[in-house]
Amino acid sequence: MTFERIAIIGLGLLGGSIGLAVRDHLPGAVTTGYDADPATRTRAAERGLVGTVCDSAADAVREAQLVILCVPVGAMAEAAAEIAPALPAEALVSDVGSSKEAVAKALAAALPNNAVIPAHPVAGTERSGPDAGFATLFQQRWCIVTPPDGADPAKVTALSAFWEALGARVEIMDPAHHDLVLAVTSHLPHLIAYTIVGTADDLEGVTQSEVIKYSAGGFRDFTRIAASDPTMWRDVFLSNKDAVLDMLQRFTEDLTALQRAIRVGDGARLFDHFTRTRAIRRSIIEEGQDDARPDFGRSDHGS
Ligand SMILES: NC(=O)c1ccc[n+]([C@@H]2O[C@H](COP(=O)([O-])OP(=O)(O)OC[C@H]3O[C@@H](n4cnc5c(N)ncnc54)[C@H](O)[C@@H]3O)[C@@H](O)[C@H]2O)c1
Ligand SMILES: O=C(O)C(=O)C[C@]1(C(=O)O)C=C[C@@H](O)C=C1
Repeated sequence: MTFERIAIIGLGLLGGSIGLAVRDHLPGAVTTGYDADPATRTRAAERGLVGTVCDSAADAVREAQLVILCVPVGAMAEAAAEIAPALPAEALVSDVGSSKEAVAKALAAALPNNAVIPAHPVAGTERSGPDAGFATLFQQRWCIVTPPDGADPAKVTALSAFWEALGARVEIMDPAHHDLVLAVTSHLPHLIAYTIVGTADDLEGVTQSEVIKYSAGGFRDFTRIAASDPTMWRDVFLSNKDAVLDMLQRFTEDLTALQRAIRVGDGARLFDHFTRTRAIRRSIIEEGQDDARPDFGRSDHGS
């Protein structure tokens, strides 16, 4: 089973990148798309993110074999409800949301007559909007597919093959496990970045703008993450609340242990900890998950 007619709902970073990657890697496929924001629809048409930008979500999915919802996780239910009346019975619906359990429930409830197989390409940048997408976003990145119990294996295989065609490596995972893993690898790091940049900003009055002036290296890396889309991340934290709170609790305990090591002058503990974390960075690079994206920090990729 291959998909020849693909509809993309939400034409920002993820939707735009999928459209461009399909154009490059699946040239026979016909793509349609829709975005709730009229200015985004105009820009998506100018950039050719999909073959046809439609005036409604219903028009975009009317002939689709695969529909991918690329909207913030808090808007998934609304987007699904909009496409429901026009969706062909045999169409497979998927998404790219950063949390999976809540999204899977919302999509299954809104689309009881269609096969729904949620997925999450673990690939992105801090940029958003129709200028942010680029065709190579998924190269060598993981895409985690989270089929519900009883999902048709042929459809799981077809969706996996779709992501592999776009350059991704596919892993099948239970949605609750996905949410726990991503809470520590993606969601908590964003919360920490949002916090530290806010803390530094609060200090600006005290430090007479020196925080921004001298912000090289470590702080600068945090500001990239903390520039990520506010709507997207609000929705991620609200939808993956339990796993994020669990990981935050563990993080706080570990931070307190390091705080104590500093207070009591336990250099051995600090050195051992930093040695362990340095090895993790090396294994990420060996695994091929370093920043392999071309110039993704450049200013010409979206807002
Ligand atoms: N940004 C990342 O790094 C990243 C990575 C992987 C997955 N994701 C997930 O991908 C999804 C999209 O994120 P993005 O980064 O592309 O965001 P984005 O802001 O670039 O694009 C989202 C688009 O959805 C549109 N939209 C909102 N509600 C809609 C609706 N009801 N119908 C149609 N369009 C609607 C918005 O106008 C916007 O253009 C989110 O669920 C996010 O969690 C993001
Ligand atoms: O590289 C970045 O800027 C990202 O934030 C990408 C990132 C991540 O945390 O790894 C962000 C959210 C996603 O759901 C997947 C990928």
